[in-house]
Amino acid sequence: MVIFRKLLNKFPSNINFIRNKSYIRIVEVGPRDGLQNEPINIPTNIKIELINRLSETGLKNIEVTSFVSPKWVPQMADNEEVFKGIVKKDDISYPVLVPNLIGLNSALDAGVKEIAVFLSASEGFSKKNTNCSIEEGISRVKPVISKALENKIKVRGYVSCIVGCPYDGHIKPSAVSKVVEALLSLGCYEISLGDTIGIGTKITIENMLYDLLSFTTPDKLAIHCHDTYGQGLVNIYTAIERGITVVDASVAGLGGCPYAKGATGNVSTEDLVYMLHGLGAETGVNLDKLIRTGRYISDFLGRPPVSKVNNALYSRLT
Ligand SMILES: CC(C)(COP(=O)([O-])OP(=O)([O-])OC[C@H]1O[C@@H](n2cnc3c(N)ncnc32)[C@H](O)[C@@H]1OP(=O)([O-])[O-])[C@@H](O)C(=O)NCCC(=O)NCCSC(=O)C[C@@](C)(O)CC(=O)[O-]
Repeated sequence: MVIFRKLLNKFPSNINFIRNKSYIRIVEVGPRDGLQNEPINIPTNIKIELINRLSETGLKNIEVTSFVSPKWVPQMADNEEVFKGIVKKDDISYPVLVPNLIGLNSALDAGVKEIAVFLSASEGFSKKNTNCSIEEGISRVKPVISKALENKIKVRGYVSCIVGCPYDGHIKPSAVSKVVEALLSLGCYEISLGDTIGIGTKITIENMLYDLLSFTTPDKLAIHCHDTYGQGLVNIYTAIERGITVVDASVAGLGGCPYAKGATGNVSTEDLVYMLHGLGAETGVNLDKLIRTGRYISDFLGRPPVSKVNNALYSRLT
């Protein structure tokens, strides 16, 4: 508690920023992070319909699929069909996840305009998720980022396991900083900080951000919280207090990572939008349309949305 107060004192809050009707940009990751772990094969037309519906909600960034090895993540094997099949709006970015040059070349052929590369702050997860060490991962994404930038493709970076890893346990802020610094220096325009197993708390997120914000600025960062321990919204709020204005979320709380056993989905986009609007922030998102979209995919999956807001408000819409 004492450490917490000390940290808060030296680390001023940015919460007035939200109250002044500021814009928080939401990156919807449901079609990729959300669906990649589903055990049943989801037909391509359902994925396309989900993305098309998300495009009508006011979201400006929708991560649609990943160009990873289908041997590793079979659910994303229809990446090209999904990307080519969706109705693209000019004012929406539709990034895809790319692990290596094979993935980048396929993404370029499909006409992708933005990619996301991904690394981990923990050795254990790096090995399980991408079959390489952190250093090897940095070397692997280096030519991917430079080739993408040469082709005028925007590159976002992810760092997984920002506070804890299912294999290595607690992760030091300095380990996160090292990978964030590497990705920024290679040319990523923004780094999404992934609490992959949702284990973070206000204090561990504060500590990690304190380290990061000693060498970078909040406009280079986004927060990506899985909600496994029910701490997602608190952790997002903490990041916003520290000036971060980009938040990842997953409609209906879909998801989990195939290489992080026990990890559940991201904070649901519906819960996030409800919190942000309640704080007076602007997101540009129509909550009713989002709730209906969350229902659409949940009905297909045959289970209720993992979203308190969706479950509370849906019956009032029908
Ligand atoms: C990185 C690799 C490829 C290394 O996997 P590897 O087995 O070491 O790679 P490889 O180069 O030996 O390739 C193996 C086979 O896959 C093929 N291959 C290789 N690459 C591709 C590609 N891009 N597209 C299509 N095929 C590909 C390649 O051609 C070869 O085929 P074969 O010769 O055996 O027939 C693999 O580990 C992989 O794909 N990992 C991705 C795992 C993944 O997608 N995890 C989930 C996303 S990360 C996440 O969810 C976290 C995040 C981002 O949301 C943030 C957070 O919450 O923390």
